[in-house]
Amino acid sequence: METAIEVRDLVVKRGRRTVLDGFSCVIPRGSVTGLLGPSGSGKTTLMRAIVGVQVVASGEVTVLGHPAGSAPLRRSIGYVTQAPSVYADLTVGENARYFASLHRLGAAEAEAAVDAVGLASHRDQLVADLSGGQRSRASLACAIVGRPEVLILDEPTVGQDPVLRDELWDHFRRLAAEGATVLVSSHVMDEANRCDRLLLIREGALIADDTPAAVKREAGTDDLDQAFLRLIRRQGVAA
Ligand SMILES: Nc1ncnc2c1ncn2[C@@H]1O[C@H](COP(=O)(O)OP(=O)(O)OP(=O)(O)O)[C@@H](O)[C@H]1O
Repeated sequence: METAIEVRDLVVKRGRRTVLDGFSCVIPRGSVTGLLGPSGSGKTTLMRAIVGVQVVASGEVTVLGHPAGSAPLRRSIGYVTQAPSVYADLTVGENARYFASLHRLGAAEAEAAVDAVGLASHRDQLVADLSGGQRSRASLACAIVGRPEVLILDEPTVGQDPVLRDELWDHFRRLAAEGATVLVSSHVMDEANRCDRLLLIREGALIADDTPAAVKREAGTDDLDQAFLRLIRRQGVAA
């Protein structure tokens, strides 16, 4: 297993709170890894540290062999935040073409990215006029257009209907099959089942790092929702 992302003894403080407290994990290349945990457990903070936009107190984050946030990684990482980051006064197609141009790619790649997120029929619509779910997909199109080796997606399927969610997950799986490393945070357990590996965080600490099957086995249930509740409660008792 080749490592794409390594986080070692990471400590992050935000305000007065220690959000991640000695967090370590390894994320394999060419995989889809699900990042799960209660609201406020530190998922976005971990993603920000991996992308290199989070001030860290101590520890190390290495991505594709380089320190997180370093110059060689700028074109290799795609990051989709919870708040869509696209230009509201441009159309979906113009946004995708703009982001494609940053990677020295052309209209064909931009078009393919828009198609991949199911926005082909909205290509010429201004982002300002899109629904919330469509706007997130426009943001996703701009992140995938450069074919990044590492794709960090913060709850990319929120607000999407089940058919679209399914198609987006097919797309994530396809990207991983082609060699990309995809880290996805989610609250939806049927999505967690589609990951190669799961990282479960509670209060800034890692409480599970395994395949969905192994997590279920460890918790003694076939239901991933139940498995997480059990592991979280078990850890809560032990803490
Ligand atoms: N700028 C900030 N200043 C102070 N505390 C912050 C800041 N941003 C986040 N936090 C705190 O850090 C903790 C972790 O936040 P984070 O956004 O990483 O959680 P999360 O697991 O992504 O949550 P959610 O699932 O709700 O998006 C929370 O307690 C949050 O209140």
